[in-house]
Amino acid sequence: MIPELNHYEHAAPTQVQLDWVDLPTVDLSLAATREGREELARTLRAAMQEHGFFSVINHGLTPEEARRMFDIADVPFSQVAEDVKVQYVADIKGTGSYEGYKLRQYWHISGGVRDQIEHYNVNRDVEKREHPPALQPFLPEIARFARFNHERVLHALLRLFARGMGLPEETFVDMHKFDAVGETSGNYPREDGDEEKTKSVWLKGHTDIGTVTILWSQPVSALQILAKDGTWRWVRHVPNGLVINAGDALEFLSGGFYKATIHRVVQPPEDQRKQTRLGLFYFCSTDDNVRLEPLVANPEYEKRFEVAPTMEQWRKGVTRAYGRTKLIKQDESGRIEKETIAGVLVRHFN
Ligand SMILES: O=C(O)CCC(=O)C(=O)O
Ligand SMILES: [Fe+2]
Repeated sequence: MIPELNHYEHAAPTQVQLDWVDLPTVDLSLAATREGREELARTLRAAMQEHGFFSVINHGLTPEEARRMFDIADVPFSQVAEDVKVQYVADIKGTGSYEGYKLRQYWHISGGVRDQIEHYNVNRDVEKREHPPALQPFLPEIARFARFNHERVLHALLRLFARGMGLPEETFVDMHKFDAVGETSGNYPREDGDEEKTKSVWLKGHTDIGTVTILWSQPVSALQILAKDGTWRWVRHVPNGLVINAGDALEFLSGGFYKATIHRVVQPPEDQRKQTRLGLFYFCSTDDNVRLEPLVANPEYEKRFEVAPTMEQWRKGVTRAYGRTKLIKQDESGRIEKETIAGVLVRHFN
């Protein structure tokens, strides 16, 4: 018997006028035909060149189905006691993986301030680890949701990414097998909006580790992307939509054709600060054994490594280092900090 699920009520959308970015929209229902895919590949390619982000509508889940997934995403936070949570903490340093809880204050942001973000991460193979008892009844739904994200959204997008750069349609799909070993996983972060210590930047400017990030849009504004003109712009909520960006691994594989865009999370506007912010993500990586060697030569792309790391080396290296290492200031302003991970130059942006 599946127990009754508490409904997670998101905050109302903000009334504050922010410096929004209008992201191009990919209507995924058009991907059913060849002509549709050609058109979408062009849209996606232009969106990636202009913003590095785009939104997706008509992905195939109804608003009710998506809402239920947010309700399930809240279970690890609202239905699990603190003393139980610690039994399911991710061994981030030991394994280089986020699977399990990342509790608050694990990361250093800057100036001695630590993060207020709690995550619960579930591998797409939901049996890989034990889960808190409160979450166990929902594992079949979580597994179905993972497969949906993987095969219906990720694979559809990977075909467009490949087509957009003139590669055979299945090039990236073949590197992202649902049953292969890898850390593509669902991630449920939750943050509190009334925490003063975080001084407005909750998660500083970064690029994502993997190939594609699927963010299930929710109404609390906090996500910003670094625009080409160097300013931070707010990402709009897309009701029952997805917000998509490329990560480092797709940048490496595409030889910089698709850039991993820098983004960050800041304190929400005044009218949304009293409520929590619950996210729902599917972070995608290639299979662990894929070497992140560029598939096409691009002389204009500034290569960040001599020998390309494998997906496993890269994700474990970044995961272990993130928010835990001492960063070296790269420029006078202190805006950019750098470190080397798995032989790759990594920059952080304040
Ligand atoms: O919370 C968000 O909107 C974005 C979080 C993010 O960028 C990340 O977890 O990599
Ligand atoms: Fe991110």
